[in-house]
Amino acid sequence: MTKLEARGLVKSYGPTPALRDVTLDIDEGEIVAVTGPSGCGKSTLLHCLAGILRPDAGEVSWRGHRIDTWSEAARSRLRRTEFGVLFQFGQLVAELTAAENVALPLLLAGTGRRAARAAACDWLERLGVAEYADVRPGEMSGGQQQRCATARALVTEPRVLFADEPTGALDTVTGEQVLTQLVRLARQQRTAVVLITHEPRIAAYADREIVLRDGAIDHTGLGLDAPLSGGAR
Ligand SMILES: Nc1ncnc2c1ncn2[C@@H]1O[C@H](COP(=O)(O)OP(=O)(O)OP(=O)(O)O)[C@@H](O)[C@H]1O
Repeated sequence: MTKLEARGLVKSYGPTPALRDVTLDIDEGEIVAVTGPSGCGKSTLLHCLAGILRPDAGEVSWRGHRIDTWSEAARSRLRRTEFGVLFQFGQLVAELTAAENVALPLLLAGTGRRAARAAACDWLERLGVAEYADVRPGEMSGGQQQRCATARALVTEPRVLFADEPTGALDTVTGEQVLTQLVRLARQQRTAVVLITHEPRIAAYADREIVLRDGAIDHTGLGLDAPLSGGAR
């Protein structure tokens, strides 16, 4: 079933066009890589799909409801519940421990402290950083921080995760390890992922690759036969 739909998205920043008429659908549980040269509109597209930015023209619908017309508060609520976001620098709260960071979205959603802490520790374990539960981000490596940020992005079990070059600041080997974990865990719980990346190797983990050029879809293709694609296509 199609869950997230974009129709004719157009977005400019003053005189600079960023998106010109982008139409796409993301299915439930689908892992989609968005690639293309610097400045082609990848982040703008992701921000429009996630309800962070409003397009100048066109529509974004989630489960049949148009969301680009929603208030900022309603779109922000959606990003705390059914949507999740993950950026290049995990944006962990420096004053909080890893477990407190991961528990935060659950606490904001009304989960009790004990249950939130238990879920946070479980997710840190799944990402292989359980031993850092009581450590603050400043005492963790970049890779450990991004694993923690990935745990925080997935702990609410979002239906769609928007990830903007989540491993772009890591070395190639660490980046690929974090990304394979992200994709494996997303597949386990059928979280769809919209993943921006510059790395063709990383795009290969996706079910589908959407290549943008000058604010429009240049072409789409299937991800290469990646080990984690699990024969989904
Ligand atoms: N806040 C902004 N103000 C003005 N222009 C912007 C802004 N954000 C993006 N742009 C411009 O819009 C176009 C698309 O930018 P966008 O960040 O979406 O591309 P991108 O493909 O994600 O780039 P990169 O791979 O370098 O991150 C570019 O020409 C960029 O310079």
